Amino acid sequence: MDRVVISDVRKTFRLKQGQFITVDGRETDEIDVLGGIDLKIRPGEFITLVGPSGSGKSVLLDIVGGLTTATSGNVEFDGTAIRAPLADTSYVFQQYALFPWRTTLANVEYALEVRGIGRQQRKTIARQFLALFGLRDFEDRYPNQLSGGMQQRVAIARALATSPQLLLMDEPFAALDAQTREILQAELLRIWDEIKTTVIFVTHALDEAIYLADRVVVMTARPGRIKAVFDIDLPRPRDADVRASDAFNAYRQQVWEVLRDEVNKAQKDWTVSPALAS
Ligand SMILES: Nc1ncnc2c1ncn2[C@@H]1O[C@H](COP(=O)(O)OP(=O)(O)OP(=O)(O)O)[C@@H](O)[C@H]1O
Repeated sequence: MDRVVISDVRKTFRLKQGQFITVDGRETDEIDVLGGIDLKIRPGEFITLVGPSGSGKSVLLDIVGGLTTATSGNVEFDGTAIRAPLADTSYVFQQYALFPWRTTLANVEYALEVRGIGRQQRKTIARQFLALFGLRDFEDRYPNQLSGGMQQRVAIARALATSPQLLLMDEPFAALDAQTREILQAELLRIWDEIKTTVIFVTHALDEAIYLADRVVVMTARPGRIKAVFDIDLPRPRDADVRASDAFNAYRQQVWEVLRDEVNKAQKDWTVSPALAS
């Protein structure tokens, strides 16, 4: 059975009363962000989602995460419609979103705490996940005593500590420098190879998308639809050298070929600040 089934998902935002924008020469107070998304994701699959800015990648992730609802269409998790955040789903954002007043250990424990797991057990689990990310010696540090890469490791450790069936990652490495980013990609793959949870990972970086994925999903310019899906048939486990292979370069070229037109179209589109919308 598929883990996630997305069926004809559409999303339209309505602007606040009295506010309009001009799209294709026509005044409107509605913005179509997702124009009908269909996608089936198998348990343990690693999906990366690429598309031009404004194509609705984050909105789609929010719908799958139950943080917002679709205007029409359905998303099912193990056969049940998603209408609110599920305990089986974890989220990692671009900004590390750690609690500054909690230590590294207490940050990872938090996700277990809200699920009612007892003190001793949550400490044990939190320590296991910190160890996986090489953070064993940093459990008493506060977020502002850690580098960006380490903070994001803590955020991922926290997301994984609850053993989620679905991990949603919205440009989690975008704020990191290139070297740290590559190291974290490799770490994420190493850990995912062990736990094989289902992942949907949004990124703008094609190399990252190809390196991580079982399938790369390319979205169109707004209103976002799925333009193409690429099966990435590179052997696993993947080490960093795979990026230099001919097969990898061929994928990069194929994906960019499809994405380029959409990025060009998106340049001509407008964007509207969410603050304007009701
Ligand atoms: N709450 C909201 N109200 C109105 N419009 C919104 C809201 N949230 C997002 N949008 C608009 O929906 C569109 C898609 O946003 P989204 O953040 O999903 O795009 P994206 O593909 O993730 O873009 P990027 O790659 O730049 O992060 C954008 O035009 C955005 O301004």
